[in-house]
Amino acid sequence: MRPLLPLAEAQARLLALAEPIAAEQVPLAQAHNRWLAQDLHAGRTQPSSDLSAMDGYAIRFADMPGPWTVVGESAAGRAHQDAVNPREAIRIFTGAPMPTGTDTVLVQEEAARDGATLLLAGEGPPHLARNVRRRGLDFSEGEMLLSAGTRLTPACLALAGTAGHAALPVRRRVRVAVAATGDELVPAGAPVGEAELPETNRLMLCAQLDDLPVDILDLGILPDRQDALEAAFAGLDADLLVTSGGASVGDHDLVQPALKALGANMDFWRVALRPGKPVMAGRLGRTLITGLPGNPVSAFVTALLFVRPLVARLAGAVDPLPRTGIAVLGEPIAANGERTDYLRAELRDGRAYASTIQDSSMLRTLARAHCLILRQPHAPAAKIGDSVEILDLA
Ligand SMILES: Nc1nc2c(c(=O)[nH]1)N[C@H]1C(S)=C(S)[C@@H](COP(=O)(O)OP(=O)(O)OC[C@H]3O[C@@H](n4cnc5c(N)ncnc54)[C@H](O)[C@@H]3O)O[C@H]1N2
Ligand code: MOO
Repeated sequence: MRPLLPLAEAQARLLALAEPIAAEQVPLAQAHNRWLAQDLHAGRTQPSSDLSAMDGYAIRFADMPGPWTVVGESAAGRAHQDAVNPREAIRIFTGAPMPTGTDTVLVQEEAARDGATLLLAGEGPPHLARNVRRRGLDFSEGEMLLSAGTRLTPACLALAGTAGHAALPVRRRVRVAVAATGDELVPAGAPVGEAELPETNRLMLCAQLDDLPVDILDLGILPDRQDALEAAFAGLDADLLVTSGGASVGDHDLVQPALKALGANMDFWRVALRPGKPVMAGRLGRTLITGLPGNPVSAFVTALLFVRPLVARLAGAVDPLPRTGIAVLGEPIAANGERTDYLRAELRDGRAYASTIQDSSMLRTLARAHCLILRQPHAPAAKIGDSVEILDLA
């Protein structure tokens, strides 16, 4: 058998298989969590005029320390139209346009009113343009605001809307076909016989993809029969097929033979990774394939390391691999072997504890884990207080 492929190489090879899918314009409210397909430029200047940043009085700084005569009001959406003369002031509110002739805002906490007369009742503004947001403070029309490949967070949507956009160019949603394989599997929630097991990998995978722009095509639970697998995988209308189970070397591991019989090009199979070694990737026509191992924790980890990044890349992400963080060990961990290892760990008082059995069938330890500790191949033993790389599961 070929040596196991290093994890980073497998991820790079998988991402290299992905070609960007077509772009479309979607309304702002539908663009959340998608990736910009083109650079975004400002369609307007923000603010479009000088605005007050505080509630108070618009004055001329040159008239300090007053007094002034209050001759009008400027509120957000209701600007004072006339030019203001020296020693005159305008009552002004946050977000309101600065009237012509004024340049500074005296906050109301430092002002006193006697009818139309305004007096300084504190230190007053220390410099010209105090409490004024200048036209173009945030951005000017035509400026580049977000680059292609940016994930559209809630703040990005607000920025795009403020910049005058009603819709954004994103990649169309990724069509993901999902199949579980295994004669022992019954739908989760159905009665479970002696030799049977509730099927939960599809459920878990779909939840893992929930924040990504996917449309799921559910192929259901497929039996360990090559003809049935071929029938399910033939003529798929999907960007990506994700299978779980039947990925290893046993007589009933038929996913790869079925795909090959249909003419799929398999790019890699078996990665130096624990859990998740038998993960495979390839292409069948225009459909990319990731075959995940059946063990639930292996399926979870390979979905995190392969499926999510691939979907993100198809959806236009520039940098789709999961970001790691740092944690301090609360207990020692042993030296690692030749595979990149992901250890389920709990975080308590800012320290990471991986003191659990790391068998890849065990969902309880996965459900309780706050993070996965990442151990590079041949990493030496680590002691309490050492820093380790983690993948946050929050
Ligand atoms: N001789 C060898 N045997 C195994 C090797 C190996 O290198 N040589 N690799 C082991 C590793 S590592 C893994 S991981 C597993 C993966 O095997 P498969 O992908 O073929 O997985 P299955 O046999 O189909 O299932 C494994 C296990 O997980 C349960 N399962 C499967 N699908 C689901 C599902 N959708 N929901 C819940 N549980 C599921 C299944 O019942 C099995 O218990 O192979 C090792 N063997
Ligand atoms: O690598 Mo398998 O995924 O140990 O369980």
